[in-house]
Amino acid sequence: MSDAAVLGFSAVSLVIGARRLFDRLDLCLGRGERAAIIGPSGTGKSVIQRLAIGMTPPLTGSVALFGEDLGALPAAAQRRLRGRCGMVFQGGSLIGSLSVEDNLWLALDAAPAARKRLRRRIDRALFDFGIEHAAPIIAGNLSEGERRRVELARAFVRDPELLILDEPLVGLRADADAIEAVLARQIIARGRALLLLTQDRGLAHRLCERVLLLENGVLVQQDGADVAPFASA
Ligand SMILES: Nc1ncnc2c1ncn2[C@@H]1O[C@H](COP(=O)(O)OP(=O)(O)OP(=O)(O)O)[C@@H](O)[C@H]1O
Repeated sequence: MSDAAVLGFSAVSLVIGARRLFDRLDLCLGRGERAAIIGPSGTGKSVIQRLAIGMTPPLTGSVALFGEDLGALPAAAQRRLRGRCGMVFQGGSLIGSLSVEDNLWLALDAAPAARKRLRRRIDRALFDFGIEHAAPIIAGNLSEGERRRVELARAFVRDPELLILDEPLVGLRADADAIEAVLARQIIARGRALLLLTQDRGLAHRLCERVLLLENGVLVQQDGADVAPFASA
């Protein structure tokens, strides 16, 4: 992996149950680069997100985040590197019993003395995704679309260098175009790196410079003009 890479998979293999999900997978994402991994349901896109942040270790091969081999790091150091990433998980990961604001405070992991200074970041992130009114709402009571906006706001609240977004627009329906525009502003215009995991080829081509198809456990570079739906989807 080059020194400037924010994320690198090197010959990553993984077996889940009886199935070999990946076989010697290589992936390198440089600082400020945007790549999408597309593929039909069940091909392993969400598992790639978990590998990228050390939540699932590879069977063989290695994953480096910000140049550091995750497999060689203790849990606390892995957490510190994860803190430099903004993430949206497909199934959602807000704590339903906490308010929206408290969910964002958790993501900031701020010392009490820093709270006054960081308060603006929370307001700003919620504002960017058009959800500023939701700060006091208990996350478990949000609508599906509101929850997705809050998850996106949380992904950006730490000013991340790398975004790893799994189906970020699912659940947004009519608001998807507006939120996509916010993502473009927050990621492309700000020069942040992005790993996008999605079945949505159109979104992948609009947001990313590189689109890779995950097929039979390997990544295949896609032609930029190809926006046809998956034959098997
Ligand atoms: N913890 C697990 N235990 C058993 N099987 C798992 C586990 N995690 C993932 N899988 C399996 O690995 C495969 C890939 O799952 P994954 O969620 O990564 O697919 P995906 O490409 O993200 O699909 P989708 O587009 O539908 O979200 C699936 O067959 C899934 O059932």
